[in-house]
Amino acid sequence: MTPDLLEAGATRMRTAAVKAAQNTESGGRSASMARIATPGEVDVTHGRILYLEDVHVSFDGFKAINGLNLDIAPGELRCIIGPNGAGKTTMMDIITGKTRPQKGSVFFGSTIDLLRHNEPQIAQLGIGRKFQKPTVFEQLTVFENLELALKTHKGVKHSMFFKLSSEQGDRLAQVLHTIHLAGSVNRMAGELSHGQKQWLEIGMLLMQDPKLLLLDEPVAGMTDDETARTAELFLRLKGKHSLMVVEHDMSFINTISEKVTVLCEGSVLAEGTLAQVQADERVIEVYLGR
Ligand SMILES: Nc1ncnc2c1ncn2[C@@H]1O[C@H](COP(=O)(O)OP(=O)(O)OP(=O)(O)O)[C@@H](O)[C@H]1O
Repeated sequence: MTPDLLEAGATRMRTAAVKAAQNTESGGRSASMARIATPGEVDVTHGRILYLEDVHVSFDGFKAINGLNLDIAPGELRCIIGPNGAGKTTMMDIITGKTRPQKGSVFFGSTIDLLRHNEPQIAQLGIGRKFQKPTVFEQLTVFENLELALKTHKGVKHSMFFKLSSEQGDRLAQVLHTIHLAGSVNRMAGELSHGQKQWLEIGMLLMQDPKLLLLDEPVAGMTDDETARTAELFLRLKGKHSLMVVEHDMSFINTISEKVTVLCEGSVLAEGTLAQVQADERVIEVYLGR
């Protein structure tokens, strides 16, 4: 193939990736990272960015979430642990509007009732979700992936002629530095390691400046070095953003956590520091002792 044809092919792939990102409807992984607009202020005067009260979800009579109460403070980094089937994913599905509870309250700040919003609206309100598997656009560069995260909510025509403002350019540079990819800005995402792809996807969320980030098993499959750098990243993000991290890797949790919530059978079994919950007899019995 001639260089001209190669270039034409690459351009077509990039255009297709832009369109794919724009066409992704609610429920898709890319949708959850792509739909955060500039949100209005979230009222955190009561000291909570997220508040779940007496939430119930049943699937064909099976109680996956059973009287769940949980709240997260602004800027907090909360770790969620629990055995398989405890309801961790279902809880994130409820917060992001993917699953509707049969009963209960779910508030973002004190005034935004999340049960009255759908998935894209919740993303636009400032809640970003990162699923376990990285879902970056492999045929695009690191830079293009981050740029795409800014423009996917605009029309196709707009995005073809999209130009970063200087403020957006500064944000992109800052995010590149935060996610340890400043030296890889022109590399194709497909060439990155698994850990770097995870950081890039987190960067795509950060481009939209979410207030609350939900992260599902972010260090699964990472090397020890990548895991350590991810811990540093999360510790840097907390305060500016609120983070909810579902993870099974206890040594990672030990590095990043202040408060840990243990879910079991759809409700909170214990809450406290990792040392406190690890010493709790009920936790040892249902989870850590297994
Ligand atoms: N759509 C569904 N239909 C029927 N049952 C479901 C559905 N989604 C989840 N469940 C069940 O609800 C329970 C909670 O599942 P969930 O995936 O939330 O647990 P989890 O804590 O995320 O588990 P894991 O650590 O294995 O990912 C499980 O028993 C699961 O089989």
